[in-house]
Amino acid sequence: MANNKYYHIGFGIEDLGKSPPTIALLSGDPQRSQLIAQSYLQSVRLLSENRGLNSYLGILPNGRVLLSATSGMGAPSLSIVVNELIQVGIRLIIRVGTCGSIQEHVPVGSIVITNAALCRQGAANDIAPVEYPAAADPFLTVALVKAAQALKVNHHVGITASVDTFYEGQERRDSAHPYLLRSLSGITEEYRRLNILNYEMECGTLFKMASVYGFRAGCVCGVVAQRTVGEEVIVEQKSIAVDNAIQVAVQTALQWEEPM
Ligand SMILES: O=P(O)(O)O[C@H]1O[C@H](CO)[C@@H](O)[C@H]1O
Ligand SMILES: O=c1cc[nH]c(=O)[nH]1
Repeated sequence: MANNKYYHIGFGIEDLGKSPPTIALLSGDPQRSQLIAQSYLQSVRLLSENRGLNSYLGILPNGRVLLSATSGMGAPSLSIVVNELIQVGIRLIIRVGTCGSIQEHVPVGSIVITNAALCRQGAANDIAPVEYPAAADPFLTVALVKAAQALKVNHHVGITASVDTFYEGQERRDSAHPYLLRSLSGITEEYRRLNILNYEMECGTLFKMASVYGFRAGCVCGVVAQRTVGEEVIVEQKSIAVDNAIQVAVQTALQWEEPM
């Protein structure tokens, strides 16, 4: 730590004011972190833009202080950011992400609330054994579902495949190199039959860190690709999916009460 600021996130406890936040919304994309801060928070303060890991401090309409932070893409980057967020006092993290659906009944524009992850991530193995469960906090997951119900957002609850790569690991052939390892060829169909809902790239490691380090974690992702139809991201519907995920996460943060 230099100047009381953590090396990667670029801020420290002293930057968080007299009522420091304990809840963070964590987006992969810095533009999403900014959008959350600008659209839903008052008295917003930019804490850092170090390495594109933008963090904003602001206040929700009920007076609760909230951090809107950026994980970057993939579990190694997320693990660094989360580690430092816990050190500055964050105790509850909602990942607000995007994902690709692998089930016909989970359309683009809807959201997936993850209750557990199939964690195929190297970074997670530095935190706990591979067999260690990657489970979301059950209370936070119920709170996310209730928020989605109240907002009438089309939502799906289930298992997410959280993997290290967007192309190879998610069985994309429209890629720099069409050859896929035999172990990955057909993996999406296998996951579909295992009732896995979607692919993304961070929540498995987040959940393992939460159970090991002792904080609450949940995940809500907007669906931006439908892998039963094609490999591409449907950019025209991305903002609907992202807005749905953000609204559900913000509402959850707003109404969150620690269970007795
Ligand atoms: O939109 P974000 O939160 O970055 O999430 C998803 O998008 C990225 C890949 O396009 C990965 O980080 C994946 O998990
Ligand atoms: O298909 C997708 C879309 C977003 N993010 C992913 O990881 N996969």
